[in-house]
Amino acid sequence: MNEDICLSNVSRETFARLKTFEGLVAKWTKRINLVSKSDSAEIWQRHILDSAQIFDLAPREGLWLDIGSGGGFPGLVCAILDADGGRREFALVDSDQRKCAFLRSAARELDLNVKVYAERIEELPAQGAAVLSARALGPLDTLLGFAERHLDPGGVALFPKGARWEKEVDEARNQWSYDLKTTTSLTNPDATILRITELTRA
Ligand SMILES: C[S@@+](CC[C@H](N)C(=O)[O-])C[C@H]1O[C@@H](n2cnc3c(N)ncnc32)[C@H](O)[C@@H]1O
Repeated sequence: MNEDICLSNVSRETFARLKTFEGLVAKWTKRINLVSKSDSAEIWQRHILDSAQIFDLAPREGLWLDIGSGGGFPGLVCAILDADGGRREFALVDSDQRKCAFLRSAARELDLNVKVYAERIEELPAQGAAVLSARALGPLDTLLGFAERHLDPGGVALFPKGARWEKEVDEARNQWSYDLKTTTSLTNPDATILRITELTRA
């Protein structure tokens, strides 16, 4: 993929930070599997660019809560992009202590002001977020339960989803009512980013 599509507006400093982050993921993943072995040669394409493409779908201020962040996808990548003059706050949640140690270390090294919560999302007090994101964490109807609890009214949920996204959307409609905008992924034509607003129980 042409990386200019996702990163055409970023400063040289931000691009350099993304490259530093790529190196940190490659280094730590040998010990704690931040990305699968088959993906480790393609961290830039499969994880960093894939995460970066959701950045412009989010509102420009307020708290961005990323749940099940793992190696920082998409939350830490978006925090790096926001450091280029943005006004959002970032909070990353993961139940795995070792992944949180990585997220804290990367944030320190990259000089990013992000909070990291090492706990299950089910146990985190309501956050009043403007943006909630989650990638590869669970089915849409489960994610919408987290969004109901942690998003402000007027907030936006962003969920990158794979080829089965339409089935998940249909299933979630049994329990939830929401406005949906879809954007085909730039890194995988079978995948789609769901942008959800006006969430209520059906
Ligand atoms: C499949 S990984 C995806 C990681 C990252 N979002 C990505 O796209 O590469 C799922 C992550 O969610 C975390 N996780 C699973 N259940 C969770 C929960 N209930 N609360 C917080 N984190 C959770 C796991 O520790 C893991 O790091």
